[in-house]
Amino acid sequence: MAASLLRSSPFIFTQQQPNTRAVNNGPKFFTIKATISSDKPVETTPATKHRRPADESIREEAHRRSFSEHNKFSAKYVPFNAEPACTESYSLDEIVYRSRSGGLLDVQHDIEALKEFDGNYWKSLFDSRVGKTTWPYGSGVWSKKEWVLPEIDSDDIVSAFEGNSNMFWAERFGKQHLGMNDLWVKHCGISHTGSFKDLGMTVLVSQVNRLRKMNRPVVGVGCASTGDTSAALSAYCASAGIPSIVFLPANKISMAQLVQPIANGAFVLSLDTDFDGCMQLVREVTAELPIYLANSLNSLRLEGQKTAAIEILQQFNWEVPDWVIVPGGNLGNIYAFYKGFHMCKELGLVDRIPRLVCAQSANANPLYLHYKSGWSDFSPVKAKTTFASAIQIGDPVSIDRAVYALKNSNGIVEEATEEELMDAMAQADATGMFICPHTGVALTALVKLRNSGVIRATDRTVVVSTAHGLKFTQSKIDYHSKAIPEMACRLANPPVNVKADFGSVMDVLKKYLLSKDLDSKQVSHLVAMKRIFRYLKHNLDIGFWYPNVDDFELTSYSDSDYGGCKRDYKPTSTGCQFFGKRLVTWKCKKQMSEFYFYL
Ligand SMILES: N[C@@H](CCOP(=O)(O)O)C(=O)O
Repeated sequence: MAASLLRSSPFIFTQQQPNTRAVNNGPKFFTIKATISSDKPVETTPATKHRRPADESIREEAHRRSFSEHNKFSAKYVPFNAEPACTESYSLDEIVYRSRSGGLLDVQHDIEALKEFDGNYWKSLFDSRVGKTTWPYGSGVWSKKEWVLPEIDSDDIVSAFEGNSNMFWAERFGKQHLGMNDLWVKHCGISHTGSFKDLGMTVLVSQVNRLRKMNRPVVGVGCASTGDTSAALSAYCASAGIPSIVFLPANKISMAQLVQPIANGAFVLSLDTDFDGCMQLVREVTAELPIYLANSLNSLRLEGQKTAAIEILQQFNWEVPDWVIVPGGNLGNIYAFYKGFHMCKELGLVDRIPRLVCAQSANANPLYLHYKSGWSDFSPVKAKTTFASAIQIGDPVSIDRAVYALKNSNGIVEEATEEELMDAMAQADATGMFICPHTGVALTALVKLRNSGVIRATDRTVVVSTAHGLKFTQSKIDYHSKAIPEMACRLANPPVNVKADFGSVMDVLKKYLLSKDLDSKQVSHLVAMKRIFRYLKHNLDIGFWYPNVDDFELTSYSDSDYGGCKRDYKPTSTGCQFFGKRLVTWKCKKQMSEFYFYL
């Protein structure tokens, strides 16, 4: 249908080859340029602005274009970190989460095919797609489609144009608290469902969409979650009309996170266990039922999440930061960052990768303990309650991936106590952020590494903020109302109850302003001056009344009466001024100096 519309359209579509290509025999990436054919009348209505036939959606347009795209890139599942001689592999269209030996899988791209294009080609291609609405490249994830899921038809993609997240310069936090001038926060929480999980979920749900179109046995998609994964899964599934089932630990996730899958129509199971218990159950269930597993045990997710690392490089104009700090729970994300950076190095976009830091809550710190033991035998822990609830995980499924990422990036693991992470969150919020507690964990790691001199004042450092602070308001309320047992909450900023009258409000405000680092004279002079103005404003009826007259003559009289005072013979000088016929000022003063003269 689209083709016949195209024939009847007044537009002629031409392919534009990018001039950045390194070789001539690679895939064709082109933009569609619309021109008006000369044998049709030129329309002047806004309809002529369409770059595609008016009744064609951007998805249909992408579908039509993909027929003419010759795609030579591919990817497959292989056992994670396998020996080079290993030949085990699976098509991405297979439903498989584990290798034959029960180990993790990884998505392996045909690097040789990607290498046919040089680093500059990829940089230009990725840069050219940022901030557009072209399906699906307007997404920060799908703008790197060739490196993510190269073989998926754009028509099968389920996307909310996720990614392209803000990375901002944390100027005040950096300068004031750390003496740093190059501190950045990559805010992955400014996203469709408020966390970085959207990056991986668009990939996983798109692949499920494809599998269902291929009539593969996938009735629904399921995950265990501490909140963010379930929110992302349910949103993307709802968008594609795919049933989602989420396994949540009862009373262990925030209200905002719980309401997300509920609102998106997921089948929500609230289970009387912790995340690790939910994870165990969902693995057993997905082995039995035609429910596709959406946790990051499924390596497809990491293909999307790795694009955040590529984006960081892109946002620094392809300069490599010194450090990237990532909070860690189930530990897929630290590997995703490693993989994104590593691919950029391998394909010639950059010449090195940053050092990675994984930050854990001290109440759920199996990776930290493993790191501290010199990577000796790993033991899961029983995760204790933490304000960083999204990373309250004791038996992370991606432990091997995380260790690999840290070892290969000269990485470090740090931990944060409850008090440290909550203070860091409050401190960051007080500099204008509104971060989640997990970002508080990452900032604590930064503070510790900065204090020990490992991270230097001038090191370019990126802290990854994983979720939006608005999902975690209860933790902030508890902190600022000093309602946390055994925590000083030293940066609490509770609201001040004050009587609703002017005097009471003024009193508390004066106290507040004087407590600030302002010059106290400045405050008291300002208050005195304001009081005078207020007096004048409220007493306009007191004083002299001067009617409006035409006579604007100013006349001044003065007189000196030498020794005029009968009692002390002091000279007295007087004077008065008239404005028109009205007296405006007068003066009468005994002169001390002349008094001495007459002695
Ligand atoms: N923090 C996660 C826990 C699950 O991790 P995943 O990497 O398997 O999705 C969440 O938000 O649920």
